[in-house]
Amino acid sequence: MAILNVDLGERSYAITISPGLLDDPALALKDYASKGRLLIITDSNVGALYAQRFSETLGRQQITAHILTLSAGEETKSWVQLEAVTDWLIGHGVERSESIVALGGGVIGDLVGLASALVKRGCQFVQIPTSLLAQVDSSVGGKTAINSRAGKNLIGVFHQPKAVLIDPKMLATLPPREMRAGYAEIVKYGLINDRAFFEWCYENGAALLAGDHDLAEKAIYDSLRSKADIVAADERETRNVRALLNLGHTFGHALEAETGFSDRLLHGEAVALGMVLAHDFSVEQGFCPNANAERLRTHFVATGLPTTLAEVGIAASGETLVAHMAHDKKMTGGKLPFILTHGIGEAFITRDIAMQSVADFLEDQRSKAPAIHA
Ligand SMILES: NC(=O)c1ccc[n+]([C@@H]2O[C@H](COP(=O)([O-])OP(=O)(O)OC[C@H]3O[C@@H](n4cnc5c(N)ncnc54)[C@H](O)[C@@H]3O)[C@@H](O)[C@H]2O)c1
Ligand SMILES: O=C(O)C(=O)C[C@@H](O)[C@H](O)[C@H](O)COP(=O)(O)O
Ligand SMILES: [Zn+2]
Repeated sequence: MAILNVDLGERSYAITISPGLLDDPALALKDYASKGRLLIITDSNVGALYAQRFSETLGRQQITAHILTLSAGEETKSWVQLEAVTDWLIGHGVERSESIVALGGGVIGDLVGLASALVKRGCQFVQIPTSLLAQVDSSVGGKTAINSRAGKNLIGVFHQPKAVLIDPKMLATLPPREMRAGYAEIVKYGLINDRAFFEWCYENGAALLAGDHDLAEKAIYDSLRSKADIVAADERETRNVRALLNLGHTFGHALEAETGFSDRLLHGEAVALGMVLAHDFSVEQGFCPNANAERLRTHFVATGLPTTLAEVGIAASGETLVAHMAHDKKMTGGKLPFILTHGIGEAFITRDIAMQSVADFLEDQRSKAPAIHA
């Protein structure tokens, strides 16, 4: 078992990483089950796999599980589902002192976090992330949101969880495509500020994706240690630090908007391609040696992540993609900061990029042939 702390003064909390934790949820959750019950929100895939086992174990500890199951997928980060969750919580007479449980991937975590922040002006919540992406990224840091028609995560608040409980054994049931999507966010930490961690990924990524649990556990720990440090330094993305976690996301969110926030392109896939684009654009702007961008591309091709627009079926013009970026939350005074890089492990934030140069760059990307995966 490993424990990390997210150091945020009175909003500090612990992240527990413990294989097998789900088999003894009462041990981890008893502190949160005031009133002898837990209000748990999950999705259809996770619910089908784990809800019964979870409530039986809780039942043995005299804790009643009340479970709301939502449709799986990005479309669930919507006003309609937010209303469904808030109605359900209010219908169950939720009290602020209770901890609402988000059991699922980043979609459930983001949605339930937002609902918890809104109901009765703020209830506590606990994250039990079940996807690789949620275990290495979305469960920590307190960004909660739903999507709006115009863009990704546009309706949301910062609301930190009370605790994050991670059972890496749950990854055994995660489909390979979802494992790869989560892996992209792991590589992100290396690309931001830790070249040695990127090289570790380069050597071990394929084995991790093939199901090596020890490698996954190490990657979860290292990723969250990195994220916890960044969040502690800049909780609300106001100090030019946390925005680094957005590497690949300015491009990636535009690609998700273009594909309608659907399973045509998963968030992690969009981030993978977005990070390749951020590196290639950095090369074009003279910031980054081409060999670094090529090394990233080689690694993503080898691990089955997308590296070209053609592979993910995006034929939109550069102007169209840049128009999606106009909704980015980082926009200040009409200017959009970009997360670019001087090389692997050397990401930086710049406000000096002309949108026309981004549009021209993306226009050129349309003609790139898809990469051939092994
Ligand atoms: N708040 C943040 O800081 C943050 C960070 C990164 C991503 N996100 C958000 O997270 C979302 C993506 O998260 P995600 O990739 O977890 O997507 P997701 O929640 O849709 O989960 C991916 C899929 O895996 C299934 N699943 C989850 N755990 C499983 C398990 N153990 N076994 C079998 N199936 C399982 C889900 O049902 C779903 O079909 C996006 O909306 C993204 O914007 C938020
Ligand atoms: O925690 C953060 O900060 C991140 O940027 C993590 C990202 O992986 C995540 O996708 C986040 O939701 C994006 O944030 P947004 O502010 O661009 O919506
Ligand atoms: Zn992300």
